Amino acid sequence: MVRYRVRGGNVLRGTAFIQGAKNAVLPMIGAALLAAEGRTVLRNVPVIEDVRRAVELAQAVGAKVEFHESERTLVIDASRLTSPVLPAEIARRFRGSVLFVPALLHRLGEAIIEGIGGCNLGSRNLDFHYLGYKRLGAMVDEGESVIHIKAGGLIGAPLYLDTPSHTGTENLIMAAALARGTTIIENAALEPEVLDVITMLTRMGARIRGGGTGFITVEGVDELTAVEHTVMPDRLDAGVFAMASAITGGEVSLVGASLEHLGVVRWKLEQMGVEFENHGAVLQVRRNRPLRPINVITDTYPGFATDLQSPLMTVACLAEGSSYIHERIFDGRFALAGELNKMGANVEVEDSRAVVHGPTPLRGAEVTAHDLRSGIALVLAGLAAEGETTIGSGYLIDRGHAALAQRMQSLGADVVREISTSDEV
Ligand SMILES: CC(=O)N[C@H]1[C@@H](OP(=O)(O)OP(=O)(O)OC[C@H]2O[C@@H](n3ccc(=O)[nH]c3=O)[C@H](O)[C@@H]2O)O[C@H](CO)[C@@H](O)[C@@H]1O
Ligand SMILES: C=C(OP(=O)(O)O)C(=O)O
Repeated sequence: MVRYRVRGGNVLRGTAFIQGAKNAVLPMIGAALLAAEGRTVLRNVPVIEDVRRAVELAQAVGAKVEFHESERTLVIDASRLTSPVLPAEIARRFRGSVLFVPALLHRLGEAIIEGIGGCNLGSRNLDFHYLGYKRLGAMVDEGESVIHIKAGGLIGAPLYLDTPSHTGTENLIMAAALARGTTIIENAALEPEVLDVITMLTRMGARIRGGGTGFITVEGVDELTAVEHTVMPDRLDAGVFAMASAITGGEVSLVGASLEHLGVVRWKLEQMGVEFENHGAVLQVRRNRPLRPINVITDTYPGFATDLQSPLMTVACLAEGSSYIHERIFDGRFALAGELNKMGANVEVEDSRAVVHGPTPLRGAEVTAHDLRSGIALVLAGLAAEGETTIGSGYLIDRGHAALAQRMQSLGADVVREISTSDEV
């Protein structure tokens, strides 16, 4: 019942603080549950709904978790896990629930998954995860609504992924970390978040080689210990704030953003006319010429991040000419086009390709977030639109962006988060 209200036309200027990475902290919470003794401390934790759900899920399986939100710090004591069940009412609300499975297998010998959520982006299979667990010696029973995985001690094995799945790689590394013997994972994901998780696991005592090469070797160890770790900055949050600055023709300092992690996104935005400059540890973003159109093909890292494809579609609506977007990771990630068209955009979609005919002046409208990134893309559209835009299903935005309205307001944007009385989520 959350909605965002945006009044467009303000030029964004000032400093934005980039949050810790959602897609790194969720596997780290799963990793913390692998430690049978001591308390794990995670710092720079984003205060987002997905983390709140992960805390509830960790508590549901028996861990003691304190989320000190004002300190952006999680303290996790997983010395006693009591239940292998990932209950539907929590697990269905976020994708990260899938990352609790390795700890449950190692600590309790089984995991019972009553549901897995996450953004609705078309098919989101988990076959690589299940096949990997099976090759490590687990039994996987895929029931209609409940998945039951049992393991009486995992044993290292050669594994591969058909495509470099992000959470698939993290899960198989965690499963292999406490398995007996050596596991090799071929075609592993290269995302910076995966490397940050490997860094944390290595500090915990895991023996992992080859992170970032696509070919990972894990020598199983007997136990992992609780550690303190600072979560890397969220490159998707940084990309969104960079695009917000670009869309309004403003200039914003991003504290905590890494240009290196933005990768291809940086080059594409530069081609569109956005300027980036590192001022020491602060990333300066500005745009003071008209936006040019762009061609984008999404891919696994280091390719263009699919999660930034939606906000980029909004930016493309304002570019002078037609932009072409080819979505190669998810088969249902274009619901945004219909919403942008309600605001006056001209986006044509055919299968996995979209053509954005710019520039089209955007006007405020009542629109709906279909997933986290389409939600934030509509907030960006609202910043550029004439009049007021209301974005329903705002919980989806809260899943992944911390204190969005406050951070936008501090840059001069007119963005308000409201609790509505309608039935939407
Ligand atoms: C919590 C988290 O980290 N979420 C991110 C993660 O999701 P997630 O880890 O779910 O994404 P994957 O990399 O696993 O999925 C990518 C593609 O591979 C397919 N696939 C995946 C696994 C599998 O076993 N079988 C299979 O066919 C999926 O259907 C999808 O089409 O990476 C995505 C791609 O960068 C991001 O958009 C998400 O923000
Ligand atoms: C797809 C996303 O998240 P999740 O995998 O958590 O649904 C996202 O962050 O855009």
